[in-house]
Amino acid sequence: MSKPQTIAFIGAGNMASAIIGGMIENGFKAENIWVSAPDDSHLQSLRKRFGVSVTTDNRHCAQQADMIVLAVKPQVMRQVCQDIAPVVQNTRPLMVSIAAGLECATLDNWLGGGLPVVRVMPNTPSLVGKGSAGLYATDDVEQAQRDAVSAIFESIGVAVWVEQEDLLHAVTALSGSGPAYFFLMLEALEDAAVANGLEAATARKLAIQTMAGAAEMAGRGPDEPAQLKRNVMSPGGTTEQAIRTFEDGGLRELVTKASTAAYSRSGEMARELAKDDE
Ligand SMILES: NC(=O)C1=CN([C@@H]2O[C@H](COP(=O)(O)OP(=O)(O)OC[C@H]3O[C@@H](n4cnc5c(N)ncnc54)[C@H](OP(=O)(O)O)[C@@H]3O)[C@@H](O)[C@H]2O)C=CC1
Ligand SMILES: O=C(O)[C@@H]1CCC=N1
Repeated sequence: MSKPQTIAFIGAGNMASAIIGGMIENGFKAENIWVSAPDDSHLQSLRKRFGVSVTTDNRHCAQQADMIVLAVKPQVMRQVCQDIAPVVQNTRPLMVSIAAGLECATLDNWLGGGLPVVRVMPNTPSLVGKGSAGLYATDDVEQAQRDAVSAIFESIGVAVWVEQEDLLHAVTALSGSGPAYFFLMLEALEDAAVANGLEAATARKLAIQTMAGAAEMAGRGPDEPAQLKRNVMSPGGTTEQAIRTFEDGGLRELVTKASTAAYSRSGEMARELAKDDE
């Protein structure tokens, strides 16, 4: 299975739309994609936008596929898995979960046991082909199945396998939640620029391009971020004042605290969901 024949998405929200949109933009065929969710109006808008097949019946959706992407909130995952378990125990597809903090063992148990499971922590920039995903596979997953999942997530950004499931908590705190951190930074920079007299539209345009340009430079290397930062800081100049203000205000500690809060919440969710399984 280097490329699955048919992929079923259960859940049609932000992440499913982002992944499907990215896949289609990158050459995956809409006719090979099925999507299910309770609200038919959400499904119809996905069908119109991407040309995928849709159904409100999760079992019907699951029946179609040799790879099933579970893209519902962790809190409804148990009910969804138990609903499709009779189907997947028969068809034995590769199960791919993108739910935050839900461990493979818990998921497999809800699905009736013995299925190959891949856990992915993607992020919303997948919609524009700039996603970052961390992936973990259980021992039952064959190399060809890993390759098939890599192909999807590499078509919409970068995909990195981790060899210990626990590391997905760290991935969640970095790239899963990360886009929101940068959107917050954009909002703050834009507000500050407006306070300094720029028009909002101008401030947004410059802030976005500054963020994108800085990311591009950091990605290309070879200079470390610290050196790139020093290159902007002319002695006695403006940047020095701003960076000193960030450092004195405890920005690094705050970033560590915020990331640790996301990391801890991911672990806590895993424990809550596993407990729910007892
Ligand atoms: N948002 C993000 O940045 C990220 C999210 N994730 C994970 O992705 C998963 C989905 O999150 P997100 O897309 O943001 O959530 P959304 O709320 O946007 O989407 C959830 C989807 O699940 C559907 N749904 C609800 N109940 C059922 C059901 N019983 N059967 C089938 N579908 C159902 C909803 O249906 P309807 O459309 O009818 O309301 C909706 O389409 C979560 O597990 C989250 O942890 C992972 C990484 C990043
Ligand atoms: O906030 C959340 O729980 C999900 C997981 C990572 C991004 N959004």
